[in-house]
Amino acid sequence: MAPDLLTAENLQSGYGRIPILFGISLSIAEGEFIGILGHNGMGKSTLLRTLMGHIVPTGGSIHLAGRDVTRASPAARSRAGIGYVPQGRQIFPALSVMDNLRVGAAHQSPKQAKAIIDQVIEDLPRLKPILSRAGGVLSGGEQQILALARCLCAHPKLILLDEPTEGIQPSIIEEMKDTLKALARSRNLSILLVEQNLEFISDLATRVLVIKRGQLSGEIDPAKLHDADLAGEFLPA
Ligand SMILES: Nc1ncnc2c1ncn2[C@@H]1O[C@H](COP(=O)(O)OP(=O)(O)OP(=O)(O)O)[C@@H](O)[C@H]1O
Repeated sequence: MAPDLLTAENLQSGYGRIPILFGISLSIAEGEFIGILGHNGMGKSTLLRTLMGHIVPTGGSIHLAGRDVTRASPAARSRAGIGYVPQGRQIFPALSVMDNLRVGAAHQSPKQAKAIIDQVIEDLPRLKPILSRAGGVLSGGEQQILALARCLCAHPKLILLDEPTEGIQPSIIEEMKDTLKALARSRNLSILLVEQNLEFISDLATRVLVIKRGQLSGEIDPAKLHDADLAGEFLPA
């Protein structure tokens, strides 16, 4: 069994005085692909934002490869190996695809950055013909691939992926599934995927955790998500 890469213990966080996460404990092993399911507003994005450091936890702890990063800034977590692809992608619309990638690789030396970007473009060949195009004119699917690529440019060990299929056409969803599988294998990435597309999560994740009102309420066999009755429980209301 691979060692744990990230461990969260009794994690609590929220917005201002409003608590949203009420004590989440989970661990992700090296190379493990975990899915998080839950209805709208249950705290899935808040969990990812807290793990990335965009929200400071009010309680609990986060360790990455044994190192306490509970209070570390997002930039420090990125350097330590956590990558984040937020919901809605948030690429830089006025920058070219290439410049978006350069921003992702900003904390590498110029030589390292070039090598990393070249490798990312090789792994995500759809980007090759559009490198000089502005991020803002890309299709939703292309933007999602760019957001993933930009995250890879920081050379993460763990990727936090928030609803990557939202608003994306089916052919690109299939492509993204294959790309994520291949990347996870070739780079031994750990991935924490928040998703409402049950087929997507079922095909990728080896473990699926359910979040309910800011707490993990159980675990579900990914294969069972193809079962319409069981799956119906987790579809958006
Ligand atoms: N910036 C914010 N300020 C205040 N409350 C927020 C903020 N962002 C989210 N919330 C609230 O926190 C709760 C959890 O939201 P979160 O986005 O984590 O849910 P989610 O499970 O990811 O849902 P969705 O699938 O709709 O994205 C919701 O009640 C939401 O209204």
